[in-house]
Amino acid sequence: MIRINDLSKEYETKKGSVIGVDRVNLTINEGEVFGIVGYSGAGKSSLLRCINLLERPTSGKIEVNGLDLTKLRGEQLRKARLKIGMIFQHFYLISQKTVAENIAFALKAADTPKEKIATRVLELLEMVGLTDKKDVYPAQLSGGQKQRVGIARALANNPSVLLCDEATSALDPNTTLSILRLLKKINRELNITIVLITHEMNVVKEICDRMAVMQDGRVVEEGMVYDIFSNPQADLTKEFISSVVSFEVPQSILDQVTGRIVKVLFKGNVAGEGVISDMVQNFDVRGNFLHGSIEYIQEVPLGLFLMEIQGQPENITRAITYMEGRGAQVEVVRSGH
Ligand SMILES: Nc1ncnc2c1ncn2[C@@H]1O[C@H](COP(=O)(O)OP(=O)(O)OP(=O)(O)O)[C@@H](O)[C@H]1O
Repeated sequence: MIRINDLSKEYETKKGSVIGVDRVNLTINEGEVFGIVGYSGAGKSSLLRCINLLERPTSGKIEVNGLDLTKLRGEQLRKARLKIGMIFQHFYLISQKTVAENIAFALKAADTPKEKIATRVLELLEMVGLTDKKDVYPAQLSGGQKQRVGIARALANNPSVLLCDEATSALDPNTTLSILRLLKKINRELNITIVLITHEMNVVKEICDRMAVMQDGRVVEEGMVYDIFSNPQADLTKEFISSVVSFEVPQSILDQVTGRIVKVLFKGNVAGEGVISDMVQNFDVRGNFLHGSIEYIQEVPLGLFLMEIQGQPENITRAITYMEGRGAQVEVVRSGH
């Protein structure tokens, strides 16, 4: 478990002090995948780097598995850090060393007995699917393969936590997906807690259990990914969500619509289209879809529909009540004219 208590990080610059992280409190549970999102400059990297003390916080506390890292120095801190792996957007592999040597480097740094290094390197290569690239140099690898080496190196010393700093931002969408699946597999099979920072909501949607949204060094919203996607509170969160789930309908279309416009949300396994067609049949109203999508957030469906309902006002009201009774969340966007 990671406990971040009232953590602040200020940078001293020639122009005065700059706040990177501003009094953040977060608890990240053991075995979960936690995403931190925010625009550039929001403080994500600063916060992530404070978790393994790559940056020393100006104030506050970081506890990893019950150990207050801010109290540690020297050898004790070095040892504690070995249990926190990290991967980076630009991989940071040593170009003069082969794939196997890059991974062995992390094992040597942890004083692993020489005779154990070769076996462990092979184990790690197998885990990340790169057994055949053992003796190749980083320059001969694709971006996705380089990140796999980065992951193997980060896992070398059996960490309990893996920090991912924009780990897929330099990769194309297919490679991103394969790396995210690998991270999820590692999380499940090795029970490693993963904290990742990203500006892409698709990354969060794909693998995170919980998330936090940062702005100006602060956490503005935090919760289960599914809850946040289905009911974002902060304006910034709504903006981020709209990159995945959007209700933008051209004004020209809205101008032609005269009925009541409603946003209908179905969570989980409620079959949205079925409820809507039952409603149309039962209440003498007509439904006209303006927008609709079903997103899968960690395999749980979230159905979102924007629709116009036409009919007698009392029938429309009864129809909406009916949909709510069947588990939908309905919001009237425009009452109609
Ligand atoms: N070493 C540093 N010296 C001075 N200011 C810094 C330093 N590192 C970060 N900052 C400042 O701290 C604030 C937060 O930056 P940070 O890099 O943590 O944000 P971020 O959300 O990770 O953004 P990005 O995605 O662009 O890295 C910014 O105002 C930034 O300019």
